[in-house]
Amino acid sequence: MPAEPGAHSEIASAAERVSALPVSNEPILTVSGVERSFPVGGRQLHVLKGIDMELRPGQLVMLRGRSGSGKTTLMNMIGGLDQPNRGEIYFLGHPFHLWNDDQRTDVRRKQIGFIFQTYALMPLLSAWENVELSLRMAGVPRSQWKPRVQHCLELVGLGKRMHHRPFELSGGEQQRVAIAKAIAHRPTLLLADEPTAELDSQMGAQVMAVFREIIDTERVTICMTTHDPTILEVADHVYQMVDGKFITT
Ligand SMILES: Nc1ncnc2c1ncn2[C@@H]1O[C@H](COP(=O)(O)OP(=O)(O)OP(=O)(O)O)[C@@H](O)[C@H]1O
Repeated sequence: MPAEPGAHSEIASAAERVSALPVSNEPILTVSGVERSFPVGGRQLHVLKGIDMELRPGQLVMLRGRSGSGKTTLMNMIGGLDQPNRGEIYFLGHPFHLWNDDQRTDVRRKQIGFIFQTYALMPLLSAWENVELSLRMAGVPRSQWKPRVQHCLELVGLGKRMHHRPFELSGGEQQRVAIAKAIAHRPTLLLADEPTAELDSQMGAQVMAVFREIIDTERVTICMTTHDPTILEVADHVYQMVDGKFITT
């Protein structure tokens, strides 16, 4: 069926994004045999003890586990912020376990978005300016900022709060600004560490609804950590971590 007039730019931008993705349902991330230990008090603390996992396009995957089980350590590896002592991590075919900081940072800036428990917004900047900042950091041409910022803030339901600063927004609204900021540069993968931990259950549910929406419309894959059993229900896949390993439940 021919595309409707006016739909062209939407299609073109989707096509651009898809060209960076594998055409099939092949994993965008593969983690094999990953181990990580840290020197503590003259001894090695073994935090990750042989992790195997994968993320496929369009999935919402959750890591669940007690405090200290190693979830954040693993997220740092997936996001290219840290490297394993042993094992392999391939993100979109890039060997993160072999690459140096600069190589990983380059891929991370373009292809990965991060969301944190405490929102990590710039307090003196408005919602609009916070999202714009992320486009500037990712090197997106200035001419694309306005439509993209507007689109992302509308997508997370903040079309009427675009010029509010963080202190003028509720916790749930701040987290939605953080989501708009994290997806603005069209990453392939969104990593979220306890994104609902500071929110009441209603606001947490809103954030999860936004996650589902952006998976469909922005074709992103989301990997998040959570302690909240009610939120696990919306996951496509849950990895349960106990003491640095995944267990099957
Ligand atoms: N850089 C480091 N140096 C030493 N120990 C570390 C380092 N990073 C993490 N650890 C230790 O590794 C263990 C796992 O930490 P991690 O933050 O990955 O757990 P978590 O499952 O994310 O916990 P939480 O749910 O509380 O965030 C902890 O015992 C922590 O103290």
